[in-house]
Amino acid sequence: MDATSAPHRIPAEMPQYGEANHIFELMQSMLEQLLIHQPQDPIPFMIEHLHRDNDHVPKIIILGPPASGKTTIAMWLCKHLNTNLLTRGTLLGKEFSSVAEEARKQYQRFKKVPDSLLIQLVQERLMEEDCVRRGWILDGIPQTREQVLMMQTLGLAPRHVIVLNAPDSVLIERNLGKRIDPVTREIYHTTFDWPREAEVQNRLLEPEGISEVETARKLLEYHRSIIRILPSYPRILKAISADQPCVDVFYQALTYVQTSHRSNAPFTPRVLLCGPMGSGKSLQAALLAQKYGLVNICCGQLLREAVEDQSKLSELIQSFFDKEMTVPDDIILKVLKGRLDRPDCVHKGWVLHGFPRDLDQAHMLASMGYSPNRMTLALNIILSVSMEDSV
Ligand SMILES: Nc1ncnc2c1ncn2[C@@H]1O[C@H](COP(=O)(O)OP(=O)(O)O)[C@@H](O)[C@H]1O
Repeated sequence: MDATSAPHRIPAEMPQYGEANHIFELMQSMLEQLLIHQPQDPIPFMIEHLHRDNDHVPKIIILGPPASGKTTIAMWLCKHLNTNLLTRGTLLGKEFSSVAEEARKQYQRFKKVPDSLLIQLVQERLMEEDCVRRGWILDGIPQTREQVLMMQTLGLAPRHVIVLNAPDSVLIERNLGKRIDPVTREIYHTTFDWPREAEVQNRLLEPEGISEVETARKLLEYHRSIIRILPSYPRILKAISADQPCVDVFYQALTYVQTSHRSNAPFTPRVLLCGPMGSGKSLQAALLAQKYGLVNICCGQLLREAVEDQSKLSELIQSFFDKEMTVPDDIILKVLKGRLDRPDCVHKGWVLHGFPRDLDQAHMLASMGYSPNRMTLALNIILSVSMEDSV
C-alpha cells in the first residue's frame, strides 16, 4: 500500500490527550444536558455548562427499606464528602418556597405529597448554588417508579445509587430502638448507637411510626415499589448488606461512591508487563493480546525484527548483537517509537514487555508520550486476574 492510499494515521497523542482530559465524558455530559433542556440558544448554554464544571461532584441516591440505615449512612457520607443531604423532611420544611408550601398543605390534608410536587421540590433544591457546587445525596427518594421517570425527564441524574438490604425481621426490631436528637437531627439507637453525653440522652425523642405494625406495613409498600425502581439504574447501582455494623456499611458505601464508572469513551488499552526473567511475561502478553485484541510487543523480538529489516538501524543493532553488548536506550526507543506509532497499535492498543527494564527507561518511555493506562505489575499472575475487571 503506498502513502496515497494508506489509511489516515491518527497521531498517538490525540487519543491520549482525549483520555487524559476526559474530553469524551465532558462532551457527552454537555450533549445530554443540551438534549434534556433544549435551550433556545445552545451556545451560551454550552458555555455556562462548561464554566459550571460540576460533573465530578457527588450525585448520590440512597435507597433501602425503613430502618436499613439510609439516613445514618447519608449523614456520614455527607460529612465525609462535604456535600448536601436532601431528605423528605428538609425538602418539605424549606422556607420561602411556594412549592414546599403547597407540598406541606397537601401533606396536612391528605397525609401524602403528590409525586410531581415532591420531584419539583427536588429539582428546585438541586438547582441551588450549594448543590450545583458541592453535589447532593438524596435520602430515600425516589420512592416510586413514577418519581424515577419524572426525575429522568428533568435530567436529574445520579452518578451512584446505593440500595441497602436487610431481612425484614432485623429491620422491624431495629426500628423499635430508633431515637432522634431534635437539636442536631442526629440518629441514635437504644442498643447499637447510644450517645455518651447525658444531656443528649435526655433529649432524645422516639420518632413516630416505628411500631412493629407500622414498620411491617412500610416494608410491604417498599418491597412492592423497589422492584420497579431498580431497573432504572442498571449501571450505577450497588447493593450493600445493611445487616452488618454501621461502620462497615459506611466504608462500603464510601468506596463505591468514590469509584468512577467506566465511561463510553473509546478506549485503547496500553498495557505494560514487568517482571523478572521466567515470570511468564511472554505467555501472559500473548493471552492478553488474544483476549483483548491488542498488539503484542516484545522488545527483544522487535530488535531482532529490526535487524532483519536491513535498514540503517539494522546494521547498528547487529553490531551490538555481534559484540554481545546491550543495545543503547536511544536506539531501542527509536525502534519502539516506530512500532508504537503504527496504526494497529494506535487503534487496537498494545501490551509491551521486555521494556522498560529500569526507571530511566521508564521515564524515557513516558517522556515520549507512551504512558501505559492500565497497569505495571511485577506479578503477572495478579495482572491477568485484574485485567478481567479493568479492561
Ligand atoms: N448497620 C446498622 N446496624 C445497627 N443499627 C443501625 C444500622 N444502621 C442504622 N442503624 C440504626 O437503625 C435505626 C434506623 O436507621 P435510619 O438511618 O433512620 O434508617 P432509615 O433512614 O433507612 O429509616 C437508627 O436507630 C440507627 O441508629
